[in-house]
Amino acid sequence: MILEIDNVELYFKVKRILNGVYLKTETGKITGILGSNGCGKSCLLKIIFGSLKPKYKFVRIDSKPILKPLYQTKLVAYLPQHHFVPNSMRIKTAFKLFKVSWNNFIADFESFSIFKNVSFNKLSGGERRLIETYIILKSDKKIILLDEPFSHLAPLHIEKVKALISKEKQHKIIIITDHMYRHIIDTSDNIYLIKGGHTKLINDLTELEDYKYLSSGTIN
Ligand SMILES: Nc1ncnc2c1ncn2[C@@H]1O[C@H](COP(=O)(O)OP(=O)(O)OP(=O)(O)O)[C@@H](O)[C@H]1O
Repeated sequence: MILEIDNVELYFKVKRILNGVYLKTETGKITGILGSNGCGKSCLLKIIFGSLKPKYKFVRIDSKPILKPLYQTKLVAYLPQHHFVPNSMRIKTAFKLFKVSWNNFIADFESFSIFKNVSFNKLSGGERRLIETYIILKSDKKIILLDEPFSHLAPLHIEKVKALISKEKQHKIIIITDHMYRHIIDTSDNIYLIKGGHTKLINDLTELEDYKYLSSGTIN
């Protein structure tokens, strides 16, 4: 499956956030989106998901235009930047709802076995983020959108999530954004930088310095 998005124009009142966006990705690839605070990374993910309606956008799957919001096609799962599972929901209910195996989860994250019957508001921010990221990543959707999956996670959990992302990509399209740029660089097959409302495909990592996303000398 090939997913393309272009001709995106997003305004909030008269403030132009995105224009001249082009992004292309396919099954088996992880696409990283980088950019400074407020450049439009989260908005772009919401536009792809379909929950934010810009002035213009053009989404194609395998060259066919998709006119309805992508979330209505059942092809996509989206991890927003903020908690999305209701506080009162029990962990086991969320796994059931997303049709994700609790036993497989515990095999990877043994220390979480105590949480099966606990509700989400009893978890720490990092524990909650890990579970939310896991159920989105392992859901049976072909397109996975991850907004800041590494924030609040401990280093060992970040490494496990990176390994899971790399495993899941074999049969999924994964688009990911995070300020932990080294993890994005490690994990991604393609990287786009959003700058001045445009996406720029990064061919050489030193371009991240040239475009002033990173200070010079960071890459080498
Ligand atoms: N609902 C809204 N109303 C008005 N402006 C908004 C709204 N949502 C986002 N914006 C503005 O759009 C711009 C892009 O926001 P977005 O959340 O996509 O940034 P981001 O690149 O994800 O930033 P960060 O890395 O800080 O999370 C910001 O300037 C933000 O203030």
